[in-house]
Amino acid sequence: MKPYVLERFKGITVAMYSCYDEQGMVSVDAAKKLARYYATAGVSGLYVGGSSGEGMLQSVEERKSILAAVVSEVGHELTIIAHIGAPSTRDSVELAQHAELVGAHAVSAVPAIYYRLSPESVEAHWQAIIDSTSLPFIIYHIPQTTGFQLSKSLLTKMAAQDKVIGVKISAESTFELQQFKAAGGDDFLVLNGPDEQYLAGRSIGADGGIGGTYGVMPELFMKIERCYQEGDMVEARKWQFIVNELITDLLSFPSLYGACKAILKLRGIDSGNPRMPLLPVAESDWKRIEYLDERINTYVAQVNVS
Ligand SMILES: CC(=O)N[C@H](C=O)[C@@H](O)[C@H](O)[C@H](O)CO
Ligand SMILES: CC(=O)C(=O)O
Repeated sequence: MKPYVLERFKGITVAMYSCYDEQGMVSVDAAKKLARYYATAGVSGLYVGGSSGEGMLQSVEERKSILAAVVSEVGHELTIIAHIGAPSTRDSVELAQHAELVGAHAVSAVPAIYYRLSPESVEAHWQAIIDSTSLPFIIYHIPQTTGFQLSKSLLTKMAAQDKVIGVKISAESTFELQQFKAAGGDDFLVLNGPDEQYLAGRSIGADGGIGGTYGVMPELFMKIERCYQEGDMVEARKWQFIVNELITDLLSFPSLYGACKAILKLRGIDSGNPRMPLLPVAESDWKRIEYLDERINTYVAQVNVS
């Protein structure tokens, strides 16, 4: 058995978006406001500094300041997972130690990026991070962006350690997800990545999910989760289909995160534009964003009365 309470990492964990001011500098105020919005919505946790959080586009100091702000605002209410993946092991270790210092509940990392790495390198990278703190560690498997294919044998080896409590799997194969679950065992968490397959992931063994589109419609993912827990697969599927239409629209913009941040801006939460090379929503696309936000709000209202 893992020496940690795993329950808190289950459920709906929002991959938080980046937070910048008008000048494009990281904004602690915006981060607190956004974190508060999710606490009020009632999600289980926040994943800070991942793909959605643009951690890879920020300096070590910027990443530290955002994480500290989020933990201080909602760390007593929500589970905070700090994504501390970076191109170098050195930076990841520094970020992991900072995450422990400020009170995050777990750290998580992709393989080091840019270089084509051997499994031995990735293992050593993760191990250095794991050994640098007493926090639990969640592997982040996202081969679409990192290019690294995590094998079942490396996963099994990592999962055997007490501190390695789970994997967030963003690969689209639910078979791979199931295989990771089987390899890790009952006390190893498998967290669903592809939001379009939340229900499929849950059905085949995922314990919860961490997603980049949850942040504009957490209520709808919580609804799918509730339906699933109640055993109402018909209703769960209905909501997954609704969500998938919305995600399809979100993905039609030049940057998913630009679109998500724009939607939140309409709701009074200004987290600025995404950082280049991620593109903001173009002037000519704002009408489409407004329409999408209206549709989401209509569905959320339906969930709230049901
Ligand atoms: C590849 C990728 O970034 N996956 C994200 C996290 O796992 C998802 O949350 C997607 O953003 C989402 O499923 C939309 O395609
Ligand atoms: C999308 C996601 O889960 C992330 O921000 O890393």
